[in-house]
Amino acid sequence: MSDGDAAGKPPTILEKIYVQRQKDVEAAKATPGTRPEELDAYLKMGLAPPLIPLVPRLKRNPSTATARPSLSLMAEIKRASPSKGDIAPFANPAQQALLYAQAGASVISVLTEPTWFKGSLLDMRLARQAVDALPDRPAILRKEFVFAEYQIAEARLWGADTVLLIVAMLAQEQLQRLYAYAVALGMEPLVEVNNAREMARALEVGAKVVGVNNRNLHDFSVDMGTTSALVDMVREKDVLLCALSGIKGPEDVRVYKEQGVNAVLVGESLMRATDTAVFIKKLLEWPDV
Ligand SMILES: O=C(O)c1ccccc1NCC(=O)[C@H](O)[C@H](O)COP(=O)(O)O
Repeated sequence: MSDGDAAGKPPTILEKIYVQRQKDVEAAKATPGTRPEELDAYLKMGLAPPLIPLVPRLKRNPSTATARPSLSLMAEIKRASPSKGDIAPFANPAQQALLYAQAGASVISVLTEPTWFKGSLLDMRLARQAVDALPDRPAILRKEFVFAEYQIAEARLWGADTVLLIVAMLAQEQLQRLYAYAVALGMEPLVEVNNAREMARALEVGAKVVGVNNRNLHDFSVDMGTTSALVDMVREKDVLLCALSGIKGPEDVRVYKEQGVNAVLVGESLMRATDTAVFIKKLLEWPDV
């Protein structure tokens, strides 16, 4: 990925984040204690905490025991964003994770990018610790702008069960390599796409969990039809389809349920909800948990 166009086009937000994250990763790699060979050694010593497999966990939600069709929730911890600025800058990730888990979330997504999202690996670690002892705990997703194996090793050591891979940020060879590395560490990635071409690339690497981002990362506009337009590409396939971004109410979710979407990823609406558990139950139209 470049940091903008040579012809003078301003860099997109994704390009800006990528450039900053490259600097951050270089600094972490050069820091004694977190050099790549040290992370490798910790992984080889078996120091990463136990993980749970994403696919079966994502298939379970409070409605799956009933006969009603349902979809699962990936609940996001999001302090701030490039499009909205501050959302909940002083949120407590451990308390938030516990609320999400008790309300029936299958996955807790934690933004770990510090500059635009005000997140951190500590947020993710605390979210994991808060739910660790629960029966059938949610899977923990490292929501990050991943371009290097190093970030995946970090994710695993800090307690993630899965990582995000954004197709638009990666060349196909890079996507294939990072996907294989995550799987080798036991983590099935969430592969994010925004159009049919990117969906074809995700399917080519063998992604089993694909998220369609309804948010255009160039102008931040949200089109809820982005996910609906790609449903047919996975209909007969062994792929779980997730709708990402812009989900605000039960009417959004109902449409996706009818179309056969398997999960929704929700950030801002959950972070702003006054009663998170009530909001989730209404959003997903789940029975009592
Ligand atoms: O949220 C943004 O403004 C954003 C901008 C640029 C890159 C990524 C961005 N968000 C990351 C996400 O994927 C969302 O946090 C996630 O899908 C939840 O979206 P929402 O429910 O609309 O908060």
